[in-house]
Amino acid sequence: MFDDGFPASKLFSQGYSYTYDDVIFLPHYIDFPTDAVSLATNLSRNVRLSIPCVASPMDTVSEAHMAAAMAALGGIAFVHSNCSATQQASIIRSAKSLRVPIAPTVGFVGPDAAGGFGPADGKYVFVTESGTLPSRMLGYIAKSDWEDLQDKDVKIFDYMRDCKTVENVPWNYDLGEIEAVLEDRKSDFVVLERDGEVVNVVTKDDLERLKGYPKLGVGTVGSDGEWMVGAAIGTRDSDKERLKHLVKAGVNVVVIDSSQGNSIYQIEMIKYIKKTYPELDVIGGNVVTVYQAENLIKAGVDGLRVGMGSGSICTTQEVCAVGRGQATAVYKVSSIASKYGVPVIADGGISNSGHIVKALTLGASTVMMGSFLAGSTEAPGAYEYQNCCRVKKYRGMGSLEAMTKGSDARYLGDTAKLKIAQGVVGAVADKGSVLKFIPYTMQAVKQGFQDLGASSLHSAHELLYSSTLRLEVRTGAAQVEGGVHGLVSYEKKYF
Ligand SMILES: NC(=O)C1=CN([C@@H]2O[C@H](COP(=O)(O)OP(=O)(O)OC[C@H]3O[C@@H](n4cnc5c(N)ncnc54)[C@H](O)[C@@H]3O)[C@@H](O)[C@H]2O)C=CC1
Ligand SMILES: O=c1[nH]c(=O)c2[nH+]cn([C@@H]3O[C@H](COP(=O)(O)O)[C@@H](O)[C@H]3O)c2[nH]1
Ligand SMILES: [K+]
Repeated sequence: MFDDGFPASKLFSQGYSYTYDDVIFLPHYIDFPTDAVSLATNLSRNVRLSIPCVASPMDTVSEAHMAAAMAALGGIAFVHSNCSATQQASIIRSAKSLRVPIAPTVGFVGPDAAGGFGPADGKYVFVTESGTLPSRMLGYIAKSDWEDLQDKDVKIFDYMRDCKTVENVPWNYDLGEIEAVLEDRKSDFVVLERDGEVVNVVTKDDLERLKGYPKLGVGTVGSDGEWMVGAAIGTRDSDKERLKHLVKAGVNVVVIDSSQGNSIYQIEMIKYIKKTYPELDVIGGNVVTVYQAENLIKAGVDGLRVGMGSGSICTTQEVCAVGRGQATAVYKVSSIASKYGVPVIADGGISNSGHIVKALTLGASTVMMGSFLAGSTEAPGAYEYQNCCRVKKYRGMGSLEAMTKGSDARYLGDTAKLKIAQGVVGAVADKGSVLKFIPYTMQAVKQGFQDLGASSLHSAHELLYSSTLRLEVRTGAAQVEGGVHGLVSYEKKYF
């Protein structure tokens, strides 16, 4: 057989740091249809997913709605730790209570709120004790109540409708049951309740929208029958106390969130967690080298998170001069981790389905995404307008703004006085619901796998390690050629 292309072992040992766009796979042989491709995988030794998608532990990405939606899709999210331990635990509980993973399209206010409807409030505003969810419900107003109101300064509490007339149903009703209730009671919305608190409000319009999305596959459900939810923790002593709250809230897996995971602090934390909570999977990181990975594997991690400076909001490589091109990092770490049966998460730098195919084929078991998910309906925060473009805020957890909010104890070593940012604050375009664009993205990934002749992640990894998979580095001109070029105008529409 003629030698054509390079095996990964040869391509990644030439002294260059490559990223996804630098490399291209040579197609192989197709003997199965796209629908025969399975993307089921392991997040960590004991957590199984039906799709290889993971949401980053960032405060503009992963809170309750993202966690419920990702689990409903068969992936998982890690709830960020840029808040108090009790708040983080409460986000985990909320996520587990969102059996129907719809982000509410109505507004919520506290009993002291004046005024009526904001741009994001939809058709109703609900008054709850805390002004948010989950909380005890006090009443609600419809948009027409507000429009008919003479004195617009009056408190909502003083003219709201009584909640006794509201349709409450148990939190674990499924879509069919909710639809039946709406039909039966001729109601425009139902309130889902758990332990006396409202956990979500689903309107008829929400239900119709959800029915238009691709059908959900196998969700990520734990042994308690609830969504699996991950969470981030740090390596300070206080994180041991934080973890206690998270475990009580039912967290299913934790990631130790650090840019440079190969430290005495992390190794001690891994050992502590494995000893204290032997049933809990622990993901270590971040790492980009074989040496770093081996140290964390020896300490007992159940998964590794790979990527340093590759994230869209990251400035670590500029500020600290350390890191690695993400394709090289994923290949190198996966090569060693696979020998120990430790799954790898390729973290950061994913901006299209091709990057996902590349990360998985180079040895990763899942991809972790920040910017890819940040502009979605399920991401925390409200939409804003920038130059007529609907956007949501997206920021690095090492940006000055995020550090000032919560994580600055980590940045100011206990005695240090100077704060250095390793990330930026920005915005990403509205992408709609993850419940819609993730299934389409997975279909594109399956097509990539089919072209490679890989019917599963396992078979992709076999092609990789047997050197059957061949790849090449793309020159600058080849990268231009691989993109859209030479057109006066065009619109990029994927589905
Ligand atoms: N993936 C990436 O490339 C990067 C990610 N980030 C994100 O930013 C956030 C913060 O990351 P890091 O700055 O790496 O957080 P970190 O908590 O690992 O480190 C912050 C500082 O605290 C020190 N430290 C940690 N535990 C300690 C202990 N027990 N005693 C004394 N000192 C201790 C560390 O050595 C470091 O100097 C994370 O969310 C991370 O994911 C930040 C930079 C790069
Ligand atoms: O250098 C950094 N400074 C930061 O402030 C920061 N915040 C997050 N991260 C990392 O970026 C990943 C998300 O990257 P993407 O937006 O490319 O998916 C995340 O999953 C993190 O690994 C940071 N890196
Ligand atoms: K970067």
